[in-house]
Amino acid sequence: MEKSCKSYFHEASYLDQEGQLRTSRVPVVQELARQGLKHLPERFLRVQPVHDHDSALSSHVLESLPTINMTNLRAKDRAKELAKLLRGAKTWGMVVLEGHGVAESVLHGVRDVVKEFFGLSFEEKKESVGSYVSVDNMGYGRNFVKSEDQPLDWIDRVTVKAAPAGATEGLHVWPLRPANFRHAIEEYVAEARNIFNDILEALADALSLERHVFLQNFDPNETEINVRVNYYPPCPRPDQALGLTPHTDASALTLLLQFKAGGGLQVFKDMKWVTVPWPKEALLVNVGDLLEIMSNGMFKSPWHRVVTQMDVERFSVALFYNPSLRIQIEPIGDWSLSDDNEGYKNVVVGDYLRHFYRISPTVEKQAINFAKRVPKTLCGCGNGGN
Ligand SMILES: O=C(O)CCC(=O)C(=O)O
Ligand SMILES: [Fe+2]
Repeated sequence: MEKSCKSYFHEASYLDQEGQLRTSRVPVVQELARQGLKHLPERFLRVQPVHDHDSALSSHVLESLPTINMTNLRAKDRAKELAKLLRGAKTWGMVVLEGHGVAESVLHGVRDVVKEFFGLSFEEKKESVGSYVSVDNMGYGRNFVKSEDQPLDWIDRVTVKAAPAGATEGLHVWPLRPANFRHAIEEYVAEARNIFNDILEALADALSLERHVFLQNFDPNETEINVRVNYYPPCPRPDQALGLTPHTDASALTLLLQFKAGGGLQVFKDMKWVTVPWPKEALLVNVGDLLEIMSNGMFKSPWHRVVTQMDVERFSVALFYNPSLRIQIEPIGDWSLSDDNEGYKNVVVGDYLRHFYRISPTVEKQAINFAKRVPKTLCGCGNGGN
């Protein structure tokens, strides 16, 4: 039976089409799930049934998702690992990461503080996390809300800036409860930074380019690491709602941790939604738009989404690795261009991110067009544009 309970809302701020600041009251999904709903509130309903195009990894997917062993990738003799990494970045935009070396105690710490945080009441959570007072998808609960009539995601989340050091100084935005939340996340972020750097270096090596060609954009004192903790409560109608709407990540690289194996993340591959095969102890790394741009389209930022499950709650932690906002990224040379890849131009990271957040969510991979060169045929000047 559905219990009748108090309603809880997040206040989500956004700029509307005319650039006016608006606030939408977004129901708190965790509280809806606690009430034992049988029917979803209208604002969560998708026009298309969610499972229409779903499929498990099966015959139509021609290539399997590569698994990288980080220990081997860090070893001297790593040609085999580099080849897999390259294939993953080019064809899937992601790889499974085993042998990553992050201590179980560190991962355990992350899982503990996240579960403890979401175990608090809504009021306690609100009190625990301050606000960035801006329209940038940070803080507790907001989630690419841009209008009153878009379908809402079945998710609650906390997003925090973990780097550069001092980025949130004076702002009370790290959850205060549990008391070790920040410490546990920062321990993990320190390990993740090494993984990100090693992968960026390996990707350059895999292309036989100078090893710092990507890494040079990531000054350790200025690099941004944003932490997004995603909580997907059990959903009474997984066929009618999505946990996370299809998107690419704006980042250069994203590192994903899920707390339990089993369903949830899907990637659009070979014209189908495919459930990502993600073994228990593994992490997942995916290419973001900024790295697609840096690689001049050689690496692909995957179009991905999260589906909900009926009696299963799911947690994930996404770490987004970005160069400093003031950096101008320069795509690597023209040699990677082909008929279906007209290439990318130089962009300032902050300009791209502002554009991404302004237009997201979109119904297809679109934000990255901002950084595309004008195709020669459209330019009208005969020599391409930059
Ligand atoms: O929950 C997941 O596995 C994916 C989360 C994700 O795509 C994101 O936070 O951008
Ligand atoms: Fe994502």
